[in-house]
Amino acid sequence: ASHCWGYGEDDGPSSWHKGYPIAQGNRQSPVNIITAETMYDSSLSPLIVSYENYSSISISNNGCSVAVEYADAEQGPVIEGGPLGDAYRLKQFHFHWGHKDCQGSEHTVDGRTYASELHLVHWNASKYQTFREAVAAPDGLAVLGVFLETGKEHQGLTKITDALSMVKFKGSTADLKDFNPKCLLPRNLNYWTYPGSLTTPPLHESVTWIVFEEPIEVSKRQMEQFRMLLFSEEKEDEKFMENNFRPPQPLNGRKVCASYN
Ligand SMILES: NS(=O)(=O)c1ccc(NC(=S)OCCc2ccsc2)cc1
Ligand SMILES: [Zn+2]
Repeated sequence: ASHCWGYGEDDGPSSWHKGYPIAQGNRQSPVNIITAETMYDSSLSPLIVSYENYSSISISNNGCSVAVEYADAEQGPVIEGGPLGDAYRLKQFHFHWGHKDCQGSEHTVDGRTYASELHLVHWNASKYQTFREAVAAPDGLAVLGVFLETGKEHQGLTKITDALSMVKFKGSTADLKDFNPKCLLPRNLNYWTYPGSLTTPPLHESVTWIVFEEPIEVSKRQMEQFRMLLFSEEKEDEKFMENNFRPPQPLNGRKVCASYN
């Protein structure tokens, strides 16, 4: 059935189009960012990240990634400015990673892959009533992409990586209060932006992508902790959660704009 998709041989990205024809659409994500072909857009105002009023709720293993959910509050954490016409509210963040540190990101930069990619998913609460409504609208979502590369341990991330053992199995959830997502952003907020899609089914072409140029550093041990998660449920035979990334898709004439010269 179309609802069961994954990252394996038979249900992976190359077969998603069978259940989700939009997989072959003309604004799909991720993409390879060819830096020489990006366009500096001086009209891009600085990105405004207002994450002060955050209230994280839980961390969960949804069978394709591990996600931290935020309360859907009026005055919740939002981003605005940059390429965005409205304020977009943080709903959740999650990660994509590889079997080893040399691959795992979804976006690539001049063909370079990173160990992992963090996605902070926001929805246009100025224009839509619910996330479900926004998720299918062309200006419904804005996702911040942050590359992770291995180096020194990331202090802020330890609260997440130390909680991963509590959500080992698909369908498991654990409390995760007061996690401030701001600590996961790189120091330098230079970014690339382009119109794209969700990188997993339902692959809706509803995302304004904002991908930071500067990666954050995490330790090899922290990456190993992601790799002990399972795609499988408690009763099923163990399938380690890794390589949960979609490869780059055709740009189809889209321009990737740079916030910096
Ligand atoms: N990897 S990604 O950031 O492009 C990304 C973000 C969100 C989602 N999907 C979400 S949060 O869906 C929640 C459930 C839902 C609701 C309406 S359609 C799916 C998929 C991929
Ligand atoms: Zn993602």
